[in-house]
Amino acid sequence: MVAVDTRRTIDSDPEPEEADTSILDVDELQNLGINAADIQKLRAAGIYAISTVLSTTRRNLLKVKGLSEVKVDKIKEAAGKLINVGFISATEQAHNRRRVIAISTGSKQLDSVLGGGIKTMSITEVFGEYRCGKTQLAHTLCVTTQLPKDLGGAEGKVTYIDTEGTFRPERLRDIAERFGVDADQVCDNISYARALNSEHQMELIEKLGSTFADGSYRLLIVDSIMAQFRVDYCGRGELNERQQKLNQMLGRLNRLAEEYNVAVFMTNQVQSDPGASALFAAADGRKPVGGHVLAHASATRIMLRKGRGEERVAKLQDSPDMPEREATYCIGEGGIQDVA
Ligand SMILES: Nc1ncnc2c1ncn2[C@@H]1O[C@H](COP(=O)(O)OP(=O)(O)OP(=O)(O)O)[C@@H](O)[C@H]1O
Repeated sequence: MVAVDTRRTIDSDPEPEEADTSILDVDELQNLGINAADIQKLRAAGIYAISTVLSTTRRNLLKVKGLSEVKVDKIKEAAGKLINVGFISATEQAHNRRRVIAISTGSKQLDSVLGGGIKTMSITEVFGEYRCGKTQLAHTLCVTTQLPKDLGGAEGKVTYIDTEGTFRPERLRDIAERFGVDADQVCDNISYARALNSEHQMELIEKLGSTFADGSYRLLIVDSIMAQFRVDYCGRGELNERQQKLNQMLGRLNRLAEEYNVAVFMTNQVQSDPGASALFAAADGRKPVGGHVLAHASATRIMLRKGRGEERVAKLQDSPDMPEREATYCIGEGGIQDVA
């Protein structure tokens, strides 16, 4: 068991140099001549950060109630003065990427395959058959994200979007005990929502700009990304529309990850498809649902399956910076852990 001094979790004041000060609030636009009423309109539309102003197309900004073409141009111009979105040197980009934090999965072997754990600023997807530990991994990350950085944490809060009704706060208590942290504090630092359908899921995600604006969140869980879409869109006739909506949601998730230095962790189901493309299918012919849209949105894809006895196997299938490798882990009272 890892002993953690609870005074070092995020309830205590973080060291000043540890705080993520990179999030620029839309209020900064006031210094560049944008009036408070127009800034309020941006907020009402879920745009809280300068980086969101820049990542939102002019076309979509024009949909914000009360913003004319002239105003949108002025806002874009002002935002462009605050953050450089043009070319920078690779050295500067390397500096930007130093903000990325790897959050421990609870298993050292799995962390090592992932290059330290689940990374902030991008989307990680785990998929696999039932009972292989996707939801247990999500619960374990809820706790490890709150740990001090030198113990594999990110000293941050967590948002959990539950689409299947499988979130269990009592599991968090067991996991908190394993890591020696205060369970009440752990639960207080998690904001939870049950997504009732795919539209509601999108609404919840669209509101996250205001939640993340203070820079204290480091993990967003969506368990599972596809469940509601599979219910709401049936048959081939609705597939195009489903994929379009899914693409929009994933685009939003990707921007949230980058703009607020948050790790987006989503679980996914598998379906049998003997004719599946070798690129996406597991060895047994099962493949994650969501098609190419999902495959391209996830920077890191991990396939989970059952191994010998109680062992589970995680295979890194896609990663921008790590080779394809496997790790074994198991599920215990205290969450995901190494095989003894
Ligand atoms: N307290 C616990 N101690 C040990 N193992 C547990 C505990 N709670 C759940 N498990 C194990 O976790 C597994 C279920 O994992 P999980 O719910 O993460 O699966 P999943 O991959 O999300 O599956 P599904 O697709 O059905 O949601 C089961 O094997 C269960 O026995």
